[in-house]
Amino acid sequence: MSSIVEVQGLRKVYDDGFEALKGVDLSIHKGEILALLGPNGAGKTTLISTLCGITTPTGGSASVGGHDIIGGYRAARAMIGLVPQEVALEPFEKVINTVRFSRGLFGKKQDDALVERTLRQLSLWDKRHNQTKELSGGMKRRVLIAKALIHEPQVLFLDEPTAGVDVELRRDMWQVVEELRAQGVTIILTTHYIEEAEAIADRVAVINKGEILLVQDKATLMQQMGRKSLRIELAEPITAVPEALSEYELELSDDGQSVTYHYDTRGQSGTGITRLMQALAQAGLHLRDIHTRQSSLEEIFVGLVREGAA
Ligand SMILES: Nc1ncnc2c1ncn2[C@@H]1O[C@H](COP(=O)(O)OP(=O)(O)OP(=O)(O)O)[C@@H](O)[C@H]1O
Repeated sequence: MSSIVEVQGLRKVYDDGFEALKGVDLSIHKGEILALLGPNGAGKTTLISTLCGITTPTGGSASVGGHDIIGGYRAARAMIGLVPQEVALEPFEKVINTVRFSRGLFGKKQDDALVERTLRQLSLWDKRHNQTKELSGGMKRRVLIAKALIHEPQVLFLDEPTAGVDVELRRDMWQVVEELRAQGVTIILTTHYIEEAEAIADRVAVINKGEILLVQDKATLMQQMGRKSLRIELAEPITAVPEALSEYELELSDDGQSVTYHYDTRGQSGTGITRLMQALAQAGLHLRDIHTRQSSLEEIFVGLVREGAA
């Protein structure tokens, strides 16, 4: 798969000495939706700002479409659309003019047909003569997307596109992102909503404290989510798991009162629970209670972030 954004050893130390990026390596595939997931302050905005030329890196390198973000800044920037986290629009400007203006900034010839297509796609056509201050928060975010797309970038960065928006609007946004992907736009989306990454990303990158902790296909992550655990409380404590149960790789609790069995709900050969229950009875163990738990992307994420902090 060909990559469109390449990041190698990217570092950013702010003037006050704070190291916001600690050598980030990342390869973004052409045409994918990559969710950059991380807690507050992880470095998501710093990474995006650096790639977009707003922040100067302290070390390492990055390129967009083969253009170095410093040496080939103009060419790299022309390939990028950026939808910033903060809504900053000229309040008295009409929607259509603010979008046209953004295209002009890139020195591109005006293209009314493209402006119309973009506004229609984002359900803004009816509002084109409204001043931006008259729009709802969700509509303003759509205008930001239109502005970011109007110079026909191949890579779109969306920084927290659905922060603070209601559930319905969030789903609308996901739909828009899906349509853009269908047109071949590569999309990088920062979010701390795990469900957002689950819903629309092809791959998920987890960043914490300026470091990328994991980059993985969502499908693989979802498989990990298919893992469940069954905790079995025993009527009588044991000191060791009987040899006859070794194939189940049970974890014995410190107090000997329970054992935990891990299984995969999507496994080909079933969960193994029925056999385990029979084996427990044959081993003479009596059960007091059972509990099941699902590991979620959220837990994987929290676990990773915690490990990173250790
Ligand atoms: N100009 C700056 N000077 C010093 N430190 C900064 C500056 N900008 C950001 N930081 C710090 O760098 C770290 C990363 O910030 P960044 O905005 O990239 O995080 P983020 O992952 O986007 O978080 P959020 O989701 O809260 O926006 C934070 O600890 C932040 O306080």
